[in-house]
Amino acid sequence: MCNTDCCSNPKGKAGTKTAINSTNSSDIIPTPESLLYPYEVIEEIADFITKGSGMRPKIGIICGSGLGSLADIIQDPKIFEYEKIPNFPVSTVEGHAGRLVVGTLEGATVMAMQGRFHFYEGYPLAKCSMPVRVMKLCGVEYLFATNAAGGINPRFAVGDIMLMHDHVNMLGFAGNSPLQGPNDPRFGPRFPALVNSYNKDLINKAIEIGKAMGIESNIHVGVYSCLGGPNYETIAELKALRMMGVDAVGMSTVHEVITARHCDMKVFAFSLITNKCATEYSDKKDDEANHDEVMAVAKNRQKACCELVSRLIREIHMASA
Ligand SMILES: O=P(O)(O)O[C@H]1O[C@H](CO)[C@@H](O)[C@H]1O
Ligand code: HPA
Repeated sequence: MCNTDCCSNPKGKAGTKTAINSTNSSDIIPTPESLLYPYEVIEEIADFITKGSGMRPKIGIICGSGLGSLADIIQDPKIFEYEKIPNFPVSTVEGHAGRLVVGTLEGATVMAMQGRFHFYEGYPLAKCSMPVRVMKLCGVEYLFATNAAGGINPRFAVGDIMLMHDHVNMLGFAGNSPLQGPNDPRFGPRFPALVNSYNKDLINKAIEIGKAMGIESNIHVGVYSCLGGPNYETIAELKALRMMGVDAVGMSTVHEVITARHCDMKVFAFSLITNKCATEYSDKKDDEANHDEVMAVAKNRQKACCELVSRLIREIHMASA
């Protein structure tokens, strides 16, 4: 005798067409995060930030591991510790300070997350990328997402910057999405298209800026993939990713980009290559990625990353002035 709900549910017996085709709302199992963060809650958080800062920022920045200095260059900053923002999660990863910084950069109004949320911290994807929706309701039109990543493309060197022009969503392959659960059309459509997710004009402008900075040989355009982490990848996984056309691998960003595109933001994203991933077996200890190295490389390259971001923001601001 089976005691599961499917057999005891009087509305539709398992195995019948009625049960399979049913669209009763009681058949939908909302994910806990879609219940936690309905539109009204996101709106409350956004109100808290816009009223508290007196600003409606136009550009949102997510600082990658060790790249928190992107928020330190913001002028006249109003700082919101995550733990003081109602309904906000807390950062648990080293190199992610856990505060939201609102102010101006190159004349543009910006808000930066100094600390992002990762799936491996135990947060569902919708919670990891919930701040992107907060940004949207604060008035943000452009998302700048940055990350530290391992370079799989053999042409990449440690310290290089890869401008993301596409991604492979490995968590999506496994059936996980920040958009899972009931869709609220006030954010965006049920089935958003993701081709052209990474704004081509911004990529081209960033390439030009790289030239002007004299770092064109350190700038690449490529494909990022996000794995769940927190473990780094095996050689076999890295080989598989390379065969799929992935150039750099990390544990973030993709779900933020999906959420941003769902609510029609323009997206610019880059990976700072903090380590080279081995795609052949060897006994070298050097082949093992570690977070201290990731942080050290990010610290070393923060000046170049800050300059790239500042100059690009200046261009956006000038074009809209
Ligand atoms: O993607 P960000 O947050 O930059 O951090 C990257 O660095 C950490 C691993 O060293 C992981 O969290 C990975 O995703
Ligand atoms: N793999 C996954 N995430 C990372 C890496 C890596 O090699 N480097 C920085 N973040």
